[in-house]
Amino acid sequence: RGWIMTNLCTSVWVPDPDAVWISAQLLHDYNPGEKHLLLQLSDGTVRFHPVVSPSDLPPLGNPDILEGENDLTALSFLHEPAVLHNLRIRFLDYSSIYTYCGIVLVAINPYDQLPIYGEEVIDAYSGQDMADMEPHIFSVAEEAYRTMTREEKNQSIIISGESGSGKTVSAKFTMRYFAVVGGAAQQTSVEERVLASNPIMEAIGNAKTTRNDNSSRFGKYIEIGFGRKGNIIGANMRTYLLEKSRVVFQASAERNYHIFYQLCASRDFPEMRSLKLAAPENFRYTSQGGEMQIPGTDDLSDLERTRNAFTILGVQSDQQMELFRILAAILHLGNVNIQASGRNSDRSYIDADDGSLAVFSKLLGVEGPQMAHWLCHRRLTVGGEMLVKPVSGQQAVEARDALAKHIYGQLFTWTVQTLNSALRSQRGKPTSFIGVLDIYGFETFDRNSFEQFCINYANEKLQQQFNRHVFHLEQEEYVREELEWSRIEFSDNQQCISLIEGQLGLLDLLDEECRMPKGSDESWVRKLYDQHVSSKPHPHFRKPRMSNSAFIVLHFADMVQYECDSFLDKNRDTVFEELINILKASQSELVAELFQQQVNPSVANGSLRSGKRAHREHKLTVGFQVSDLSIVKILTLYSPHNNLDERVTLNFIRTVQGLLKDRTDSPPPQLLMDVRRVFPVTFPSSPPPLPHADQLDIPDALKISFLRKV
Ligand SMILES: Nc1ncnc2c1ncn2[C@@H]1O[C@H](COP(=O)(O)OP(=O)(O)OP(=O)(O)O)[C@@H](O)[C@H]1O
Repeated sequence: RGWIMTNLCTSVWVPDPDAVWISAQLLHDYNPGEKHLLLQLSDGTVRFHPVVSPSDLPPLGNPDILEGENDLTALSFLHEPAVLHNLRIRFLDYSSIYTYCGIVLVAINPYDQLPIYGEEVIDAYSGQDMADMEPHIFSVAEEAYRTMTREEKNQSIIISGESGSGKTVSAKFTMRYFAVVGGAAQQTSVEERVLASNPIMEAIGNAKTTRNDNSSRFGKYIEIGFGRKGNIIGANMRTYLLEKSRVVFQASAERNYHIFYQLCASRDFPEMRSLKLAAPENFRYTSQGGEMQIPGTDDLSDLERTRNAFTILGVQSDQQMELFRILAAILHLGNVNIQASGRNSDRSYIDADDGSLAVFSKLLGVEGPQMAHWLCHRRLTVGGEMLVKPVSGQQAVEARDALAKHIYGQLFTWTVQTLNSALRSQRGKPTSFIGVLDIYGFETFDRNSFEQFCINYANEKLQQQFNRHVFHLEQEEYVREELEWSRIEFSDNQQCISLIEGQLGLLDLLDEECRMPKGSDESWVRKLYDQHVSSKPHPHFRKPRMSNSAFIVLHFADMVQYECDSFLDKNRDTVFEELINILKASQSELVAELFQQQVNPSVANGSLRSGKRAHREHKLTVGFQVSDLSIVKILTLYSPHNNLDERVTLNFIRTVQGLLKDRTDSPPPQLLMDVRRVFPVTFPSSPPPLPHADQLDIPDALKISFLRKV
């Protein structure tokens, strides 16, 4: 726009290899058709800037008077250099970490304790209009609170950003704001409990990474429920995609979840002695990163904080000890020594006197020899016969690690459920709520795996939500109100999302590969090349030139190369039934409870993405988790979109049935009636015999539907 109006504004931005953008003055008027601009850069140098096409014209600088504007939308020219420059000026010259961009608040992490979060600041923002106040996280919280109370409309605050950018800290400030404005002068127990959930979730879900000493390794959505008078009366939390791989593996300079180090630090406390803990250097699962301490953090006092928070939330010390016992058992499990044997190292064994196995078994109240046996053997069904087959050392180590991850995952979910019970409103149903979503930001490391892939997929979806909300809905409103405006073109990321979740997309092909008896990471990635490079080149997919085991996705935020290694394993997330059965028979009440129910956050919470994870739990969880009622629900959800034939339906029912009801030959009559209601099809009077256990599988299409909808 500025360029067409000729050169009223003579300052421009040109790319710079070091400073990213550098400002320059135009020394001559530019006339359309000219091949060069003559510029003087801010360091005094004069140079020609080639203009082959109008797109080569550099972005125009804003008038000086707009420098440091507190709302980016007030700038005359809004582009990358203008945004970066304005944020920089505000941060350096005005010491202001917050800037509005319309309804969005941009925050820069100061990595410094600023005196801007005290109660007096909360008071100053309380009851004020966002437009009248300097940008602040409290102004966003206040806007949500006011709109909720005034219009009785539920609100949500989405906090996004790269790792270490300050999301969790911001989420905690919003929660504190609500606790103050939505509570009594003295914090009542509800607000106290809402805030107490933070140290617990940080202890079990946060870890030191190379980017952040207190990095959240899960996504969190907390809904704070308010009563009619705008007071907090309860809360509910959903969690997404806990990084379970960290329980058994940490990269250099990283740590496992804080709680493990907190427990190790307390090993000399009398009540902790029975856990047989040692310094974290002595456990495989806490020592791989090589850094056991976080400067400025005291694990022992953090454990006190965690315990106090548990007490506030009604988890009494004996139950806390049960929890700590299971966590300690995980550390001992990691030290169980698995030895390879057999002529081709195709067998494995655990010494009968393995000390770590003995402690693990004692802590969990399970049979040690049985555990040792089923870590080193697998049950197979071949031609209707049940066989027990020895497994290699490598496979036994994988089974041990899978079990450790599974126990931790169950414990995490149990804790979230316990917190939710403690946070549930005692004073009736909330009239409205404010949701705060603190979700991992876009991630790209030197080496990216399944976890980054899932995180970036989630961010791709969030970005779409953002685009739709901010651009789409806004523009629709302009049209509705017949305002004069020029349409803003925004880049939609649907293509990239379809590449990931669409038919023959990356997840679709991954799930299919997981079902192949001889599926492998390499063959999956070859199929990706075939589908998205050779047969129908996808604009958001690339094959790296130097690798046959990686693929590149062009995300909205960046281009990311993923290594395919272990995608299948992580997607399957297999734990073997025999090991689960041993835990189910545990003498410890909590252990038995964890595995009887197969608590799963995704199912309990109905989360979209972790619904996928629910399904990915070992094959049997489908059977454990899916009740007759939900089978009908799945089918109902599925039916409007697809022509489901009766063979598929029946197969599906049998599959779930076989897993659920010990393979009875025909589905219960009530279930059939319900299914008939949903699907007006005729079922054969005597269904064909049940397929073999190894053949039992949910039809692909249903699986996908199940993942997406439930
Ligand atoms: N407003 C703030 N004031 C002072 N320090 C801050 C602020 N926000 C963040 N920090 C500092 O930055 C660190 C990282 O912030 P935080 O843990 O909130 O990042 P995150 O975006 O949640 O990261 P991750 O995605 O890894 O969980 C904090 O531990 C704190 O030291």
